[in-house]
Amino acid sequence: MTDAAQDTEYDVVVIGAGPVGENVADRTRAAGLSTAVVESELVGGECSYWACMPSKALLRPVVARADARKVPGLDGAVRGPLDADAVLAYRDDEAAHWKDDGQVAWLEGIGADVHRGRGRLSGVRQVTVTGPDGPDGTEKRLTARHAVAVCTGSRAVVPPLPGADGVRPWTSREATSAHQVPGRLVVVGGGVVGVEMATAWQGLGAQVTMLVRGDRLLPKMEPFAGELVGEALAGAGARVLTGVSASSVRREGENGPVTVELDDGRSLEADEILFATGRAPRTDDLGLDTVGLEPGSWLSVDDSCRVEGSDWLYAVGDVNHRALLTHQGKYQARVAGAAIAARATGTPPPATGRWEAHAATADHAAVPQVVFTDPEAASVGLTLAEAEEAGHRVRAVDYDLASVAGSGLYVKGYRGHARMVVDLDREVLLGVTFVGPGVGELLHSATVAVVGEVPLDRLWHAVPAYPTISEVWLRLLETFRG
Ligand SMILES: Cc1cc2nc3c(=O)[nH]c(=O)nc-3n(C[C@H](O)[C@H](O)[C@H](O)COP(=O)(O)OP(=O)(O)OC[C@H]3O[C@@H](n4cnc5c(N)ncnc54)[C@H](O)[C@@H]3O)c2cc1C
Ligand SMILES: NC(=O)c1ccc[n+]([C@@H]2O[C@H](COP(=O)([O-])OP(=O)(O)OC[C@H]3O[C@@H](n4cnc5c(N)ncnc54)[C@H](O)[C@@H]3O)[C@@H](O)[C@H]2O)c1
Repeated sequence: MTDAAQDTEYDVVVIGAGPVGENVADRTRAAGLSTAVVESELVGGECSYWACMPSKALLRPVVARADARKVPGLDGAVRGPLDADAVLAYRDDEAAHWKDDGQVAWLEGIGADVHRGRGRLSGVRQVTVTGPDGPDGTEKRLTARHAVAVCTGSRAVVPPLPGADGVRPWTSREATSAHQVPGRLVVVGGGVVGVEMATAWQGLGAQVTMLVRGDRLLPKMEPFAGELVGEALAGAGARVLTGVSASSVRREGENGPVTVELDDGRSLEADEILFATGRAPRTDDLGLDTVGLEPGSWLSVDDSCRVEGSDWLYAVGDVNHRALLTHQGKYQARVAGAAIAARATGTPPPATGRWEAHAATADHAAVPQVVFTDPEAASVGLTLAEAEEAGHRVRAVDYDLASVAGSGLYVKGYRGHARMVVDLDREVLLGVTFVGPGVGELLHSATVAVVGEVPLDRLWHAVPAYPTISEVWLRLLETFRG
């Protein structure tokens, strides 16, 4: 088909129209560069249809109900079960019913050309697009005058467990798009997807059992995050088994129950099994071999998101494995799009030093994340363990969030904890973690303090309003000063 291929030249070709690809295109178009965007599924990517948006729509009613049950006078009104059908319908709305017309219109509105089909690198600055009709469909060859940005994201990993292929397991896609609440759900993995989806489906009426191979939930966060989230999951009726692994799985017939054998000799029965066991890059069928790179690998980049050793290939978002989060990928996209434009036009000159316009410095120093569970867990920067491992001279300052006036007013019997990790040599913050109801919206204050490297002596003058949960800042600073 390539003989009949249509050839088109652009300044920039973006492969993958998830949130990250869309934002690269936005920046290159804003700089006046002609831009093509290639998408093989839905414009908007994983985040819009099978990740952030549908998962948060499932969680919001569950977490709001958990909070409301702790508000005197309101608790009696929210004793009953959630209306699962209404929650699933709300989720469908938030996932735009898996239709991308709105996002296609947005991309066209900024002047980018959208090419439907699978994009593959076919040499230096060359991308071949196989049309949506399948591998034998039409092919187009796109040439990029300046840059190709790979923004193809990541997919869920299902571990090579005996029987796993035959049980039609859920991954994050099914866990965010299912149209029925399973009676019993086993969740394998205690990371972010595991705890969020366990919280959502337990809240919607499933009996959830989590299988966690390590000794705690949320192992990448401060230890108290996993402890408090695990305690609330157990309080909601979920079973959290730590220090266990599934050793094999099988399903009875087409639609019968799933049996999970554990490595400690026990076995469990469930209606569905979710593997929330991490991500792999979507680079296996991307033509990386045509440009000397390893198919199936994460793409290593410099701080401008340019692939190491290349002067034209960029990898932005999940696919570069720097921080698998939408907001961080979109930040990288703003940086990379501006860097592509600066290198193409020479104006302004590329600036890739720490915290400069064309360097995604925050990826190393200040990645914020909110886990939308009951309670929420929110963190930015380094944990105490990470700071110590990096060789900083640090002190962890802890405060019980239940002792803040605003917390007690937020919900009765508030349970939560805050920690700031102080760099003792410079007296600035390296990291902050809050766990508790309603703390997600507190996180940006911490991000500003960490990115701004605000001296603690100056932070002392940032007075939190009374009586808000933000008063924890004052308590943490008082604790530090003794
Ligand atoms: C269940 C779940 C919940 C999450 N919740 C949050 C959250 O609350 N907050 C948050 O910040 N992050 C969250 N994340 C992470 C977030 O979804 C990702 O970090 C984000 O989607 C990455 O964006 P991306 O554009 O790099 O990749 P993606 O969103 O994966 O988009 C990549 C796009 O590239 C397309 N593509 C792939 N290969 C090709 C090809 N060869 N040719 C053409 N197109 C191609 C894909 O079809 C897709 O549209 C969540 C993830 C999961 C799994
Ligand atoms: N609210 C949010 O910001 C949000 C929500 C969901 C996902 N995400 C992002 O999506 C990415 C993927 O999330 P995830 O939870 O899939 O990955 P993860 O890496 O956070 O957690 C995966 C967990 O599965 C465990 N695991 C791996 N293989 C296993 C096996 N064979 N058996 C048992 N356990 C196993 C790991 O030890 C790990 O704890 C994360 O980087 C996360 O940041 C973000």
